[in-house]
Amino acid sequence: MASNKLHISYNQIHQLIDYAVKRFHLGDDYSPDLMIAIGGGGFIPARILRSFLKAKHGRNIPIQAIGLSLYEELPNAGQDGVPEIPGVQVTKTQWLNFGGADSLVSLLGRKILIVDEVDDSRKTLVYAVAELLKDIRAQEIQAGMNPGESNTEIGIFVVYNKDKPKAEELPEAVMRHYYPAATTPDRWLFFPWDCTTDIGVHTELSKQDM
Ligand SMILES: O=P(O)(O)OC[C@H]1O[C@H](OP(=O)(O)OP(=O)(O)O)[C@H](O)[C@@H]1O
Ligand SMILES: Nc1nc2[nH]cnc2c(=O)[nH]1
Repeated sequence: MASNKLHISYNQIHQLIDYAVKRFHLGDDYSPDLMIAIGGGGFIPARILRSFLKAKHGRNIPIQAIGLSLYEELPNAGQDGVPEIPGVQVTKTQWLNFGGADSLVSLLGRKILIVDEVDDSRKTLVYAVAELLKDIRAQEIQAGMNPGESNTEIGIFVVYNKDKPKAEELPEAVMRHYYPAATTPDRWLFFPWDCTTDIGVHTELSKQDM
């Protein structure tokens, strides 16, 4: 019987991002000017994506980080591919500094691309989008604008979308700019950054799991 885990290598992630940028014409048809990486899993994909977008634009797109957590931190969970247990609700551990009195950058009128490594139940992405829409609305009010008048767009880039019924739905306008680099069956993805044994063995196993 196949193991319930799928080993994923750094190279596979890098190549998937390369292909996805070409397939979705990212940087042309949809050209983000701000990335928001959901930590911790979205950080490395966002950094790789920035390189491919820079190759098109010749400029670096800024990456802002937010921290969201849904999966429970059980003693061994997450380590070496031990599947984690989903919690009930998403917890915000870090958020943007936009919109406050000390805010330096406006969200208004931007094409924002949220980046994460996996869309599983979709709860994390739905939460991120809902919170971001609140911030955009607050900035619009501050600028004396009507709802939506700023034409701010939100898109999503995920390396892996699990082919399964989702617990929650994303707004239609966001789904128009939803870019999954790959679709996987509903199995636990064992990412290279979760590997604390031999990364060479992990990489070999990822080839067998392809
Ligand atoms: O689609 P969902 O079911 O919401 O799951 C996806 C989220 O789960 C993981 O985050 P996690 O909560 O494990 O935090 P981490 O990235 O810090 O490990 C992953 O990085 C996604 O953000
Ligand atoms: N590492 C990892 N984190 C997840 N969070 C939600 N689904 C997954 C998964 O398959 N692997």
